[in-house]
Amino acid sequence: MSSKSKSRTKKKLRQHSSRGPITEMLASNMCIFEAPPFKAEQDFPIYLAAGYEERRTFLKESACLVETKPDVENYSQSHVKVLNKIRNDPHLNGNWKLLPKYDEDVKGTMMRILGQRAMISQGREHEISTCPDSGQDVPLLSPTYITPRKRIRVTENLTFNTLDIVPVYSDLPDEKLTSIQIPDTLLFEYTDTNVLNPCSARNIAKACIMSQKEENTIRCDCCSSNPIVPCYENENCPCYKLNQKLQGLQINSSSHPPTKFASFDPVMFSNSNSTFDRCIGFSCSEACGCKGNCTNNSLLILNKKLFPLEIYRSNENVGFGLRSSVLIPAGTAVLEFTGEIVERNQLDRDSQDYAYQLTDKDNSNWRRLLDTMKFSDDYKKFLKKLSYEEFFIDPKAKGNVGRMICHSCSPNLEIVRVYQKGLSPAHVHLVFISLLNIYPGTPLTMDYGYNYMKNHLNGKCECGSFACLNRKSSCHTNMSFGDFAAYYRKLDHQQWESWHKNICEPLSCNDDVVVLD
Ligand SMILES: C[S@@+](CC[C@H](N)C(=O)[O-])C[C@H]1O[C@@H](n2cnc3c(N)ncnc32)[C@H](O)[C@@H]1O
Repeated sequence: MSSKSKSRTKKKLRQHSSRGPITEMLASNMCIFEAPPFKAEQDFPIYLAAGYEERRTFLKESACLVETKPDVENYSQSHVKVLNKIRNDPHLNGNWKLLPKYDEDVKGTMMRILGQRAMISQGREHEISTCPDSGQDVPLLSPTYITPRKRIRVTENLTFNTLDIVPVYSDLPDEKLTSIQIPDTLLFEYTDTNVLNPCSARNIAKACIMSQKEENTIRCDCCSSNPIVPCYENENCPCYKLNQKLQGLQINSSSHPPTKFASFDPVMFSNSNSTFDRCIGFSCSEACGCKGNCTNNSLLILNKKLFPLEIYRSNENVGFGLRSSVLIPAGTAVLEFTGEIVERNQLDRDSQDYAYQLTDKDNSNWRRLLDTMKFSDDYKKFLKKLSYEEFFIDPKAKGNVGRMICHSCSPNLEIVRVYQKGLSPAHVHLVFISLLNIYPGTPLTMDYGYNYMKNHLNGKCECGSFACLNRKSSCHTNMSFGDFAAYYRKLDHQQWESWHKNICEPLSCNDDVVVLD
């Protein structure tokens, strides 16, 4: 796009802006957390203040044809960039490595859980313990999306934030630049943190105000001269103590050890039940003495925005999806699902496809936990009242890349709940954790649930995965969870070999790699 036409668009956007000055709009929303240490730049305020039609015009005018490098070249460059980012980061350097994370002890458990999760995605939860292994050999299907060499780049950066660049591509066959379709779902307002409208979500706004009182805020005073403060396993750290307490609430934690939430250790799920979304932990935050730069902050890596993400579209029915050009090791907090915090009755039909439930009104354990907290009485009473309502994150109008994650019958991400600073519904983060090593170019996916797939997608899932219920040759319907686990093990090994040979070896960055099998 020429600079002349760019400035024309900007001018148009300014003229057509129908939603009042930007400052007014921002003032009407509340952010509970400090935005990560960067902010949107460039044309963001102008874009934000414009209506959907002007935003659509803006994107149409920014769209251009681009020629891309071969995948291996692109992924190698990304890998080097991320390695350098890690090396130059005082908190990550020496504490976290960009390597497939499987130590032999946890590998078996991970694969079993993945196998069980595949059964759950298929609505075969009840068969997990009864279906015997068939030992059948199912051909491996690579989940990686091969990038076309010619693409339409809709925009270089949907976030308008130079420290978190997310380009958008459209790779639909036969699509022309001149007639490119920009759906409303791409025109949302980008936000890195959850927001709430104090007028429509009065109760949560009230909880937020009450939570700011000293006795209602959970923070630590831990400090150290090292860049990373050892809050995790420090019995004197109130945030760590609460982290342990919340871990104890995980469903089935009596029969399985709870899933742990620490900053640098991979989050390894310890059970496969379909209530993973209730998996909870508590993290230190910027309000603490450690500023969240500690071993008790499972959002630390996530806030570094390490993984270069791309929004892309290759199938008209599925729409836009998300992928990374760099390996995402198993058990990593990849990104947060952000949006507006709303009550159930504020969700309209369209939002239901995108919104994610934040709290659960049937959780009596949660109310018992609130009883044990040393909050002021009025705050405790109010939190208990709120616990009988259900809140959602609605990313339809305001959100981040999390809303682009598509459904798969063999997903590679799981969503978990992590609290920071307090225990109101506004203090929850919905965090996507990688269930396995996600190799570069693989679509990032989650399981929307068997019922969603049957009812909302009319059984016409187009995830294309080996376990897709919509697959014509449905040999997987006879597979047991052991068969699925064996499949995942083989697939990971194949992908690891290719990643190691093509990306890692040529860059000589193979120290400490755990060799699989
Ligand atoms: C949360 S959105 C995902 C982002 C969406 N693709 C977009 O372009 O905005 C969910 C919608 O994406 C589409 N979708 C996601 N996964 C799909 C799948 N496996 N098969 C078919 N459609 C899918 C459906 O239209 C669904 O209602």
